[in-house]
Amino acid sequence: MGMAYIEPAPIKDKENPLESMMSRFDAAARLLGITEEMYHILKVPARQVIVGLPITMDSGEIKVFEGYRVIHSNILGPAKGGIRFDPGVHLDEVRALAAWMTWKCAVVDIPYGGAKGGIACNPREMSVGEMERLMRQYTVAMLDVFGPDKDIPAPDMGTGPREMAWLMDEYSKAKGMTVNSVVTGKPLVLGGSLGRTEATGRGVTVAALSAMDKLRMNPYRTSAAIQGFGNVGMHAADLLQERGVTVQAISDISGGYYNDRGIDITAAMTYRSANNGSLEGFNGAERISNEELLSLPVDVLVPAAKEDVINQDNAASIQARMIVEGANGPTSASADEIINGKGILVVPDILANAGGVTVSYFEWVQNRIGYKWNLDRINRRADRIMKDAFDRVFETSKKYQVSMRLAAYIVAIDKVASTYKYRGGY
Ligand SMILES: NC(=O)C1=CN([C@@H]2O[C@H](COP(=O)(O)OP(=O)(O)OC[C@H]3O[C@@H](n4cnc5c(N)ncnc54)[C@H](O)[C@@H]3O)[C@@H](O)[C@H]2O)C=CC1
Ligand SMILES: O=C(O)CCC(=O)C(=O)O
Repeated sequence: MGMAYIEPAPIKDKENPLESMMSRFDAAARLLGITEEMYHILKVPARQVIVGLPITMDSGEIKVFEGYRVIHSNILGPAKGGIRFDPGVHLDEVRALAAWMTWKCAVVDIPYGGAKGGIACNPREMSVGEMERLMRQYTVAMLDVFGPDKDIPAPDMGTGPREMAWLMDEYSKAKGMTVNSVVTGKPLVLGGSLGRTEATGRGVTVAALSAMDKLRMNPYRTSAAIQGFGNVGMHAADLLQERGVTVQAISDISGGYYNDRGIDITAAMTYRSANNGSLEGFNGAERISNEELLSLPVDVLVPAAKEDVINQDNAASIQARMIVEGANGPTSASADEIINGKGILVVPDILANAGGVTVSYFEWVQNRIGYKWNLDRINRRADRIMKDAFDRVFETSKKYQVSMRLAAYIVAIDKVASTYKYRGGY
């Protein structure tokens, strides 16, 4: 018995993150043997909102930006997921990112569904005032979408605590009271959680160390290359180095930086914050391209920038023994077979970068009980959740004889499908 659904035509990029997400979803759904009805229930987003946002720029000109929010699922609980500001944002990307949030929350077993938002804009070319007007306008447009029990946004590429503060303020003004639990990743003074800023990079580190343990690799004799030196990549680099790993290469949009004796990550972080968030001009390292970084002879590769950077054109040149995905969707489905064929262990995005949403969940819990946990409690609980999730996915990969990526989808789909059956409704 099938269910009809007319699929909107996907944008035909060379690599489309929605197609990458769906091809893994299809493979895991087949292995699990879910029904066709359940397949469509899990596949079709619950809600997709597109808004036009007219903003007065500093020049006086009015520019209209397109904003998106996709709620993929609210089966496990209120929808959760970040907001991205990037010129490349489009509906298919947001749909893929929203579905990845559903699978991610299920993998780490936290009571949220999945959502994602984005605005096609270039934060590097906008003033603070323009960014603020855009974020506030987006919040107003999404007043009936967001809510502490409905859909709870957070930071993603191009956004951070400052943007979350504007969102919280605008939402609170509209409701006539302070509602800090409507968004996570806020500044500490507004009810943000200790540990949230570093949480995703910390989770990447826990995932990497767990994988090293399985491959009997000693962190003190291990090298790493990290693509992207923003919130995720920078903290992953810092914490991996703290645990003994030699971080030989880092990069951002300005290019790559390589030093075979190891880059001083503290110095790179200090440089970046004094240089408007960019590594441009950082010395103490040789300049390389972002493409060269991916094929360095390191043990661990951490893509922590954006989607599809590892694809069928460059997968064969990767020399790392393991890839720990800090970014969402950094490996396109077209590269999976090549990577698996080379015997590279991939700790997939929906597991490896789940530390961020885990501490976002802690932030939401703290806001709702009106209490603040200390950093030690947060880190211990988040590390435990990450380690348990890693072990669950690793065991599933052994049981089904599949990659960690497919195993993570199997864990997630099984969890969401069985929860749906308990709730009933079809
Ligand atoms: N912030 C968070 O808590 C979480 C973020 N993620 C994912 O991690 C990735 C990075 O996010 P954030 O660190 O938050 O963003 P961010 O905006 O803080 O940093 C992004 C970094 O990537 C660099 N970058 C952009 N394009 C690049 C390219 N083509 N080559 C090399 N570097 C490039 C930027 O210069 C910047 O250093 C995204 O895929 C995001 O969805 C996943 C889970 C949680
Ligand atoms: O912290 C959150 O709620 C979501 C973070 C996010 O967007 C992600 O994990 O990709």
